[in-house]
Amino acid sequence: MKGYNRNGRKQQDLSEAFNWAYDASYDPEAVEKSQPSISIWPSDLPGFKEELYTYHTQLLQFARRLTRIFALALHMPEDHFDEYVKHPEAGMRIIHYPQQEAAAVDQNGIGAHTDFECFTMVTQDGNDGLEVLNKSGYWIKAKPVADAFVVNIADCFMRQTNDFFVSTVHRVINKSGRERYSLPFFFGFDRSKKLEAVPSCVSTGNPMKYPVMTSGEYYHYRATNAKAGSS
Ligand SMILES: O=C(O)CCC(=O)C(=O)O
Ligand SMILES: [Fe+2]
Repeated sequence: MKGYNRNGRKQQDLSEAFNWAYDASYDPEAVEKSQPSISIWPSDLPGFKEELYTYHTQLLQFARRLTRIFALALHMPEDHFDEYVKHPEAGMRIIHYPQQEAAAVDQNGIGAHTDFECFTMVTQDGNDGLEVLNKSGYWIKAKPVADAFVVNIADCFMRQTNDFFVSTVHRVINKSGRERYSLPFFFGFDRSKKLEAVPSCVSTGNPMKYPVMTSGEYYHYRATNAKAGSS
């Protein structure tokens, strides 16, 4: 397990997480099953990897369906994003948040941030902690709802939709009095594909606000900034 600090606050962010990546061999719709995965798995936890990929695969298939719904919402053909999600970025984490004693100005479970990819589906346990920033600048609790996910728009989708979809700024502060666990699933486009504007989101009066780059270049840029403590 690995503790980390995303945003260089005064004290370490309290959470610890196990992270893993997309693995084509667990993707029923993979075009190229033999592509290697970058994840590192513990060798002494029988069934751990298989259990987690069982859930990951369900979310992967659901996320592909959601991108079709997003395409329709953008007045594009249903299959507009299909080419982008054949070999998606689909990392996942299990996060553990101890109960926090310090004030939110000094410490968070995870500090305020936006996610890098297109959208994130968060499975939460029954404990409060996740908060989202609304347009008026107030933190709103995203209270756990049984059998439901929180879906947060992330930065690649904001870029590609020219700010029509806006990334959700969010943070976690666990003052629930209990330990909290969550499983975010980060769904993004194929690293080799360009983040070009969705045609329905640009016009002569509303030109593309962002320079075009591939998803891979964008993930690299964000990950480098996060390591430097500026994200
Ligand atoms: O634990 C949560 O509810 C959210 C986690 C999160 O925002 C992240 O890992 O990026
Ligand atoms: Fe997040």
